[in-house]
Amino acid sequence: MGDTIMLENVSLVRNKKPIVKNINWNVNKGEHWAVLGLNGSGKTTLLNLVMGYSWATTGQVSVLGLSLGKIDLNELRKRIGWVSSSFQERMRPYDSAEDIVISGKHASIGVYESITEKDHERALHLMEQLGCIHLYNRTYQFCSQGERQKLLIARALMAKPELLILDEATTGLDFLSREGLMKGIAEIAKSPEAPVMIFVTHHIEEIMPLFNKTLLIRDGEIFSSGETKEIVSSHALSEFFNMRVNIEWREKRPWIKI
Ligand SMILES: Nc1ncnc2c1ncn2[C@@H]1O[C@H](COP(=O)(O)OP(=O)(O)OP(=O)(O)O)[C@@H](O)[C@H]1O
Repeated sequence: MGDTIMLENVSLVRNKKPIVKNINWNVNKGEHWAVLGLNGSGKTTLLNLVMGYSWATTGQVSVLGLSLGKIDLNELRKRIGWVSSSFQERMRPYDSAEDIVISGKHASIGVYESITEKDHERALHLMEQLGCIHLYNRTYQFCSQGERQKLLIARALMAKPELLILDEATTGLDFLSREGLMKGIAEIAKSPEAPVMIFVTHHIEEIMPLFNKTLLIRDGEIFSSGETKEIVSSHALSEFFNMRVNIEWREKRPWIKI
């Protein structure tokens, strides 16, 4: 039984077509998951089920010990941080980087509530961990995509979530920005108050050592899930992609060759 996420025989049907089928997935404290699948495989649908934005047609969903369908979703969502590259446009261009981060405390756009010295300290600490402290006086509109992504992650962490969902967080980043972002995420994972992380990606090489668990999803079904080292192998991924691929582990990260 997963104490952070528990999906039990979950299916979601739209227009008589199953979008995800028979999903059984347990996520526990102390784990960080990479979720890997091709376009249209059901990754976003899976996250929407976890956040309560979509309802399972059949099966049971529990998140952070709460059974969805019986609880106030707003209360649950306060305990979850969600970052998607599509959030970048939701922020106000004239806000400072620091205000963008601080606004995460109340999940607001802009800072309205009174902010304490502790909040400032926390925002700066998070920016430091994510390697973007140098931005603190900069206006959001003058931050690059990679920098904005770091700010949004710091923003999501401001409210001390127990679960952090990073949905294709590296989309649109060049390889250096992407590496910088991944380094920041690894830094966050080291902290004693790190939330459980779910990292959704299309890219094998983004499965950093911190992601000790991996879930492969294909055509709405879990193809396999478990210890990353076992799930991410040449043999398993060749079967997963229906194509012969070779996985090479370098610096504890998998690299794919076709
Ligand atoms: N509300 C809906 N009604 C009908 N079909 C849907 C609905 N939501 C998603 N789908 C379909 O379900 C499949 C899975 O979609 P989903 O967005 O979960 O995939 P994904 O793995 O996140 O894809 P991507 O990597 O491209 O973002 C797709 O074929 C999509 O078109």
